[in-house]
Amino acid sequence: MRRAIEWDGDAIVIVDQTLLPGTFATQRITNVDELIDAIQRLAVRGAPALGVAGALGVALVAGRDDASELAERLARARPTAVNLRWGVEQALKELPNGPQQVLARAQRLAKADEEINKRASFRAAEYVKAHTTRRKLRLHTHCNTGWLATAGWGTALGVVWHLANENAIEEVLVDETRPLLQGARLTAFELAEAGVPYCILPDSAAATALAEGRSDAVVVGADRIAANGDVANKIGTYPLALAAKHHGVPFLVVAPESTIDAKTLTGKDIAIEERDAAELGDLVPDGAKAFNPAFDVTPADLITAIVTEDRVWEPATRA
Ligand SMILES: CSC[C@H]1O[C@H](OP(=O)(O)O)[C@H](O)[C@@H]1O
Repeated sequence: MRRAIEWDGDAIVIVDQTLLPGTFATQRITNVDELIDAIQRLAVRGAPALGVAGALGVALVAGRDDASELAERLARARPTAVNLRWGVEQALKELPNGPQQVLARAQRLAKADEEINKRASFRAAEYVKAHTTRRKLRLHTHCNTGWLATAGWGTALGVVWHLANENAIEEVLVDETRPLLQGARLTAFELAEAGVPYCILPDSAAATALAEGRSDAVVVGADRIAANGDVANKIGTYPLALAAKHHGVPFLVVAPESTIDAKTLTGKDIAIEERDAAELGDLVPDGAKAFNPAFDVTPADLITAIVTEDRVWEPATRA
């Protein structure tokens, strides 16, 4: 199985990402409580993959009288990524037409996601080439935005796949992405499998890498993009954008159009998920107070381009 999430007969099957890179294992999910648990444990994660999880989760319960209530609980499982609620709502539209139509809608959404990611990342790869000078590039990534975070291919990491296919990648700089290490565990896993050269760095070394000219461009994903171009993404994205701006390095956000939330006017309106102190590591004293937001907001004026399957949006220069 090479998809983070898919439907199999009467269940959702996910790759349990909490076990990677050491163990590659799948989990069959047959009810909403199991799905919510998997989402909140980040066994299944990544904005586009959460959209598919939301839609397939509705398919699990479509025949029940309490389907709408269960769908609402699912939509609330993680608040920041707009895609989760969007996926639930897309599937709910088919509820009056019966469970088979709900499932068909969810599967169309999953299939479309991979194609959307390929188009968006191709557009972003072309943009990177047009705004850098070296023939073989060093791309800087944060968190995980590959096939593990989507229903296929990937968003920001999809840029790496396109450029690697053109032999245009020298190296990928992989921020470890504390505290859950989606970079060191998942992005490194994907790059190693694909045979793409990479270098892992602590998030705290990212600004120095940019200062030393080690990165030709930064490419990241998004969990919610506000109407003004402010972007919520994995914690650590904002300081990376500040350093990229200071050192004149292009900073690209690659995401499907469904991640743009016109109803959220600015980044200040985006709910940021707070997570437990326990995630900060075993050395943290019991009962320690912690500030552990799962996401931060990068203001639009720090973003060179937001690239989707349909367009290039340069929020720092034009609406
Ligand atoms: C392809 S966008 C993935 C996006 O989701 C990640 O968050 P999480 O690992 O908590 O689901 C991160 O923000 C990525 O940029």
